[in-house]
Amino acid sequence: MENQLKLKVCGLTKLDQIQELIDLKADFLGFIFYDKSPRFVLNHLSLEHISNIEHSGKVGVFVNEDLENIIEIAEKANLNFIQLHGDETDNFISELREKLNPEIKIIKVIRIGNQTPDELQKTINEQPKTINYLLFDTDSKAFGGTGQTFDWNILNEIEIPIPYLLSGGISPENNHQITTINHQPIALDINSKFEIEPGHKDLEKIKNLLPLLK
Ligand SMILES: O=C(O)c1ccccc1NCC(=O)[C@H](O)[C@H](O)COP(=O)(O)O
Repeated sequence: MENQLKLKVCGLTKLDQIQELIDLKADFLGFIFYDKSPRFVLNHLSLEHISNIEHSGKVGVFVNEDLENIIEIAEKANLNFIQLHGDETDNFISELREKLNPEIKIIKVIRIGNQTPDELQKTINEQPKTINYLLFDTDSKAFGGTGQTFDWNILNEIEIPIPYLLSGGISPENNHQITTINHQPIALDINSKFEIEPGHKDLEKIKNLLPLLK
């Protein structure tokens, strides 16, 4: 179905779980290339492992990573999307866009803390035009994967000019509230609320979520 809410499962570390998620038709598979994360994928899988995964929605998540490293990892792991989850500047993003394989899409994360709607709007408006998607997540010192939600009502007070993914503490208990957002995300990004432990996903919980996305 064309307008179906898509699903991104982030923080994957296990090949058998990745294959199950592919069989379940997960749209995006998130791999975290941030060594301070408990889901740092290179502690579990090599770039070759990731490269060999046959899926067109492989997302590499980076936090203030060196530009050349991102490009090298993107090539070696055969990534389809780069998710910039740190404080990457406009210049950085523009340079990345110039040097990156043009087929790889860029997702810029905007971490939502105590900004006013006007401040958030300004941040959105200032993003380089070369990014393909936004992703809204909850702000934290860990950058992501905290299981904390932000107040989704703020999204009803701003204009979102490009497609976006919604993230931050999405759980079996709260996912139905997404219908209160006027401008719907293209995808939900789930992580710690669907885990047994960091990097080990609770596939039963994910299976139960899937019918709700239709
Ligand atoms: O998951 C992490 O450990 C992580 C660490 C640092 C930056 C990003 C990270 N995750 C990226 C994601 O896209 C998560 O899905 C997102 O932060 C939401 O996580 P959660 O609140 O646990 O659902």
